[in-house]
Amino acid sequence: MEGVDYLRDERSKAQFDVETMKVAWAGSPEAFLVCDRMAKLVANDPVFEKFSKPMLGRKELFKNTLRKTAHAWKLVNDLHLTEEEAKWLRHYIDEPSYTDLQWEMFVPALEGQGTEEQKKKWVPLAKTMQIIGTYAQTELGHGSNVQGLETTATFDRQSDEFVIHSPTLTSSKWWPGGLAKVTTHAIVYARLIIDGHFYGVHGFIVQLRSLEDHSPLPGITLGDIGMKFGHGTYNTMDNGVARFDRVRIPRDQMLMRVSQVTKEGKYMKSNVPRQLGYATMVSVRQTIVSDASKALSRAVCIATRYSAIRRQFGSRDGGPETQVLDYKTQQSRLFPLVASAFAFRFASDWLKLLYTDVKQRLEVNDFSTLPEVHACTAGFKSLTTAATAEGIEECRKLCGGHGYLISSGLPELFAFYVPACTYEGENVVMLLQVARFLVKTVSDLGNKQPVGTAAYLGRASLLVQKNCVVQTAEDWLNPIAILEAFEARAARMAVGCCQRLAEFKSPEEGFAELSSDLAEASLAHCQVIVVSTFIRRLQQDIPGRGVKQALEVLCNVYALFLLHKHQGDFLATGYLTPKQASLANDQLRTLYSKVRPNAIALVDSFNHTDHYLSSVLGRYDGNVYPKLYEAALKDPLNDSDIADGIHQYVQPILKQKLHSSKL
Ligand SMILES: CCCCCCCCCCCCCCCCC/C=C/C(=O)SCCNC(=O)CCNC(=O)[C@H](O)C(C)(C)COP(=O)(O)OP(=O)(O)OC[C@H]1O[C@@H](n2cnc3c(N)ncnc32)[C@H](O)[C@@H]1OP(=O)(O)O
Ligand SMILES: Cc1cc2nc3c(=O)[nH]c(=O)nc-3n(C[C@H](O)[C@H](O)[C@H](O)COP(=O)(O)OP(=O)(O)OC[C@H]3O[C@@H](n4cnc5c(N)ncnc54)[C@H](O)[C@@H]3O)c2cc1C
Repeated sequence: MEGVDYLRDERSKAQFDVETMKVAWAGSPEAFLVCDRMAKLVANDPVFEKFSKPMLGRKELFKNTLRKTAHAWKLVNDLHLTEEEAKWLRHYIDEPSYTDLQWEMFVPALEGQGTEEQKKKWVPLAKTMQIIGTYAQTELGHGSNVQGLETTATFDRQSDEFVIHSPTLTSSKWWPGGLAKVTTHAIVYARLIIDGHFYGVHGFIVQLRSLEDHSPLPGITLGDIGMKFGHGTYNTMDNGVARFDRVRIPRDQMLMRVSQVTKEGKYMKSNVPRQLGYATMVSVRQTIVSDASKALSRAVCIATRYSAIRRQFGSRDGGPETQVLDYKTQQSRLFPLVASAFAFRFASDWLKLLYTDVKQRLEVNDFSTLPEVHACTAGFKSLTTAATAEGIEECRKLCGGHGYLISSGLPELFAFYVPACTYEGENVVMLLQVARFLVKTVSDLGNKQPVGTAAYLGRASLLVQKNCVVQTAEDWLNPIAILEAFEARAARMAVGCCQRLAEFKSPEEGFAELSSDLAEASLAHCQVIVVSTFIRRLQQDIPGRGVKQALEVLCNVYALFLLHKHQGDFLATGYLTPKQASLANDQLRTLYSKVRPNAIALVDSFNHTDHYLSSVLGRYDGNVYPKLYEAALKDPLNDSDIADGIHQYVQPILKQKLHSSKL
């Protein structure tokens, strides 16, 4: 039956105003309107249809994405969309494409690492898509270790040029999105060599293809690195390989904000730290945190709606069976993920403010907050992408067998999402960056009072002595008790690591030996910030009937779920007693009952269209079974009763005459 809302009863149970919650999720009424308009624009445009994607071969997938991207660019121009609107448009089109690299990395690299003159020349060309660029840093032999890159850029004083060269197989650029077939330019990261001396890794603007006929320029070999995990998701993107055979570029195509090379071949360092060469990665890591909340919200929306429709067991008299959403086990796996989606959303809003602040500071050469921002973006990137990838897979399992079908939307979402744990800084490598920051902060406590996100470490001597005062499950609803527990655990882990580091011959040896513990301490530190950001968000004015109360429940679910998951840490560091940990778990169960009536309304607040979800299980109307059946019938194998190959390969087996003794 069309038009019936199978989730109507569930929606009527909501204890808060969904429309206001939509605004809280989006961040502001203006942000909500932009997202809503772009989501509908995409959903209502047949060019952006995605149902057929899983059936397409590699070449068709790629071409299909080129077609959609061209249509999107036309819309951007015809409708005079702002950069913000265009970004949401790309988001809702929901297909990795070369434009992700153009807008998220190529343009930011030019803007962040170019001189005023370079920006004036290159940024307008990129922003009007007269050139299309990518970020070519990773090589076959090195990704994480940027200083280990092998591509060389040798200065030739005679011609006033750099010679870009790939001296070994392992120096081949490997992975950059759009590189294989589309991009005309790249920021190529290479070791600078002047008069035989190495001056570290720098970015160079290199033209790859002719702007006339798109063929690779002389000396440049380009290709695709092959099919990737999953089918229809990241294979829409032409991640590529590039090799350079002594390719010459003018001197003024080295990005020269951080350091310059003069006509005479003199290397000049400006007064900005070399880490500014890594600024593009900081910018994208911040975007990736915001994407985590979107991807997780999408998975939990599907799993929650389906869990309200799906019924198993519980009926003894022929009445309706139990909705699987009513099982405590289902709730204990699902509701913390709903809460995490909100936690990551608010954490990313806060991170955006922090990033905007550092960007403004960098423009006036104030680098004081860069280490903290680097640690936060790296740590949050690691925490949120790992939790989101695990969360999407958990949502697939929460949907039982149907979750394994492509039509559930979950396998493709997982395949698309999981590389986020690797790209833009492998997650463990990123936690070790946070660890460097923590070790420095703790080691410096005698001389310097930490500020910002590390301020709590200034109370480390108190936090390592104090014990938790919680006596009842109710006490665990107190944000002060929650926050102190997270701070005490993180401070004890960081201080413990630093004490053990002192026992080694050298800090490097100790850091290497204790790296697993340091990574865990870093995660604990990042969790302090995410939990405290959620708590602080609730201290702001949040309008709308029941909205604040519903968010308070989620905040407590998020924190107590983490406490339960990591109770080993909380107990081992001695801040909590087993009794207090058990009381936290009792409170968590009670909180799940408070989430239950709001579950569907909470996931409705994400305002996801059916097009964006592309899931028969997560449909807004809950009309799951007929649509599952319909989707199955569309599979190419159902085109005919007798499939290709049956007569050729199956019938001969069926018709063979074998004596039973031969079996
Ligand atoms: C369904 C489809 C939907 C589509 C939707 C579309 C929506 C649109 C949105 C899309 C947005 C996302 C786009 C994503 C596209 C993904 C494409 C991927 C691109 C890439 O992966 S690019 C390559 C990224 N590579 C990396 O990240 C490499 C990681 N490695 C490093 O960062 C570094 O090498 C290092 C940090 C690990 C080590 O650095 P180094 O060798 O210099 O060594 P040290 O450890 O000694 O560091 C020295 C000091 O510098 C500090 N530091 C390091 N990094 C930074 C930094 N970035 N900023 C500031 N400071 C930094 C260290 O902490 C050290 O400091 P200390 O004081 O000495 O301790
Ligand atoms: C889908 C996708 C898109 C990408 N797009 C781009 C792009 O557009 N441009 C680009 O330049 N790159 C791109 N990349 C490359 C990406 O940035 C790198 O793969 C990433 O930075 C990880 O580096 P790696 O592959 O060298 O991993 P490795 O560093 O080799 O990691 C392998 C293992 O070693 C461990 N490890 C490494 N170093 C340490 C250490 N110091 N201590 C402890 N453990 C360590 C890691 O934790 C991991 O378990 C992309 C990658 C993917 C998957």
